[in-house]
Amino acid sequence: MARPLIQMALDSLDFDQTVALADQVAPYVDIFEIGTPCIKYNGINLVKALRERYPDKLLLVDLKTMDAGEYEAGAFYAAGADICTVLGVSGLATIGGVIKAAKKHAAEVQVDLINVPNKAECARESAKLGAQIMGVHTGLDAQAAGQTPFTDLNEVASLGLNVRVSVAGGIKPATIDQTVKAGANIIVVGAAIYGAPSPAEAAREIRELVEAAAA
Ligand SMILES: O=C(CO)[C@H](O)[C@H](O)COP(=O)(O)O
Repeated sequence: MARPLIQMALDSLDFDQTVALADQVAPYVDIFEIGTPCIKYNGINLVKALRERYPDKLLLVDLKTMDAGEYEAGAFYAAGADICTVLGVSGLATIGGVIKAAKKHAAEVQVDLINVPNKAECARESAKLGAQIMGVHTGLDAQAAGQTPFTDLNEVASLGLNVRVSVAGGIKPATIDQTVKAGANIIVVGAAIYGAPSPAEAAREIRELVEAAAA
């Protein structure tokens, strides 16, 4: 099977630490995600800085847009984002707005299914509108309460939609194999890399495990 892409969630608030972490893991990951707290704290200049430093990496800005989809996301696509996220709970008008903004820049949209009650319906409707990526996501607060994304991943991956399925929520070396086998096309890793003694070594291990599981 095709190797799933690896997305590094850059979740620090510190601008320089974020760029330094990106430098450490760059050889092993496909997508840099500027996490939601990070983009709120640092703003669009971080998008521009990472775009300039890494012209060939995919750059996802985790806006988790809830309203004013076209207006909010447009500026981030213009600054160099390849993918912006919009919340599934925002509704189809907002999702449609982000899709419109993405089209202007030949970019893509990820619908974050976090806290969406009917994920299958939201994924189907968002795919019909033109969203390219469905994000199965157990957030940090839900993880702290013991939740994992695997049941939702199985459900969304088995819908057979013409989209890529991304999964986030505490993915670590021990869960890479099941994540790949469940059909994830994009595997998001944050704490298991940035919280490791050597982020570069942790990213290298994740890359090897993903390659082995997809072989
Ligand atoms: O989007 C996020 C939180 O809302 C995180 O970036 C995502 O969950 C990945 O981080 P981790 O692997 O630590 O769960």
